[in-house]
Amino acid sequence: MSKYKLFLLRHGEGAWNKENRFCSWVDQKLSKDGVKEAQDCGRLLKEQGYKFDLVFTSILSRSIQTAWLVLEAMGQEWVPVVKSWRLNERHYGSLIGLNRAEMALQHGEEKVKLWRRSYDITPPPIDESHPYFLEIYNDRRYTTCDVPKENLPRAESLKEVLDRLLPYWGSTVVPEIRKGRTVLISAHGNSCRALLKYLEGISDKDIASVTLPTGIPVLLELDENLKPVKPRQLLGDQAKIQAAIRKVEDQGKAKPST
Ligand SMILES: O=C(OP(=O)(O)O)[C@H](O)COP(=O)(O)O
Repeated sequence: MSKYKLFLLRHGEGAWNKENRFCSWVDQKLSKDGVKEAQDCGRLLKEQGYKFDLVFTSILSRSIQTAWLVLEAMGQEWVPVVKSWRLNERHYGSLIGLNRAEMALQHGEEKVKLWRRSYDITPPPIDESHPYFLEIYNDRRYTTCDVPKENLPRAESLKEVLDRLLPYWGSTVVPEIRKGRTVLISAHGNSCRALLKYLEGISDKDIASVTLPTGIPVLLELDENLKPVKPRQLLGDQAKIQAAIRKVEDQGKAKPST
């Protein structure tokens, strides 16, 4: 029997989603379309009568901005928003900033698919020579984490995302859900995929075919043990959602940048 409702949300489209670049820990804001996606998401949730008690976000602006826009559109701006680096997007290492379609031209679509969707393959790590290294590691937000800056990741597989997310899920999110609070997690494509893998018991192989489009809320209905009692529901126009999923999958197809 369904006891709890949990909502996962990949933020609205960010500037680098539009440019088809691996964004990851670079702090891009939402694009104009991304702002609209977040507002539409909030309007839909309001129309369907949902009410949140607590929102969790990463410490990247695009997930925080999405949470704010959703709450504003729902008229629930007062709802507390709690942030942690443990909900950040997967750290894409040295791939950060690169264009997926160009990478597919250079390395082949299969390789890019492995980098993007395999469960336990870690991309090459970022180092000091990378153009975004200082922007990321000199950012003050990373002095606020519950691990020293030197121990923050330099690249992560999806498995490593789950490893750093699960302690936070268990210690901070689960107790709130168990108190009966309706929680929204406004995060990222891969931090949400990692959590979905865990909650739904998806195999290492099958998680490769789970794709989340931006700005579409995912509703999970959970039993008293926080196990899903029915398949996840992506809320909204199903034809549009399928088209958005295909668009994310096609980002890894080889194409010279224009
Ligand atoms: O920053 C990213 O995801 P996000 O837009 O959900 O924050 C990643 O670049 C997503 O890339 P992927 O869809 O190739 O895993």
